[in-house]
Amino acid sequence: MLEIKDISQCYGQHWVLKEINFTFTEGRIYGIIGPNGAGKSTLLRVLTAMEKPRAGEIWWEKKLLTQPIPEITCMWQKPYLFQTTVKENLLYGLKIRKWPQREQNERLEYLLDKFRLREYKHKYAEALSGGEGARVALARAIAPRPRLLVLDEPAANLDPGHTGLLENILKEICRAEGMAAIVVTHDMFQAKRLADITLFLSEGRLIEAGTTDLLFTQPQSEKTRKFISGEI
Ligand SMILES: Nc1ncnc2c1ncn2[C@@H]1O[C@H](COP(=O)(O)OP(=O)(O)OP(=O)(O)O)[C@@H](O)[C@H]1O
Repeated sequence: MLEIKDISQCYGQHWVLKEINFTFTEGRIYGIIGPNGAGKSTLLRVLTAMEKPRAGEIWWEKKLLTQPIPEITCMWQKPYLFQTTVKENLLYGLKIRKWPQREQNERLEYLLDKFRLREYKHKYAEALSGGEGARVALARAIAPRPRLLVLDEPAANLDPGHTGLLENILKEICRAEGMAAIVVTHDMFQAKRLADITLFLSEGRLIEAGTTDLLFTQPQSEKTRKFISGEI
């Protein structure tokens, strides 16, 4: 579905991504782990075409990806919400994609229930707590049924209960709607709970990628082993 070929990125003299190759396929959840500054967020910006890489190519279903596309939606580390109500935030992506009114309403009702947001429906985004805002941002990203959802530390503002809610919804929607998800996380337990495949990035390189169980139990690289055991 999404293929990244020999991607490198450089800021000034600093190479933050180095010759990364990987193919993401439909319906799967991918976890990206790695130390601070490894290049995880940069990789997300590049693979969604928010940022042009210095070298390499991104392919989306046999087409070169040069700008963001509606099939891919994102939730960034500091989620941005429109300064309007929760309802309007959730409907925004459906309106610009010209969904029929009845389907917009059905999707809105589904999301309000799923994300336990019904009581906030008419509340303004600026009046929400960090965790409520994160739920709205995630619901808004999922609303238009993207083919691929990209999440940078989605649980950073969530308590354990809402983190579990988010993980369950993600798994359920990936299964039910065939959506793929790429999740950057610092929480190794979350990577284990969520991801089918985990990628380990360090100093801009993709050190290792594999099924989550195997990567955590039998890492191929010493760097991965040290990182997941908390030694670096
Ligand atoms: N716009 C930018 N201009 C210059 N340097 C940048 C820019 N964005 C990121 N960097 C640098 O690129 C490197 C990788 O940053 P990035 O945010 O991708 O890492 P990360 O793995 O997501 O880190 P963290 O886990 O701390 O969020 C860092 O050294 C960072 O300082």
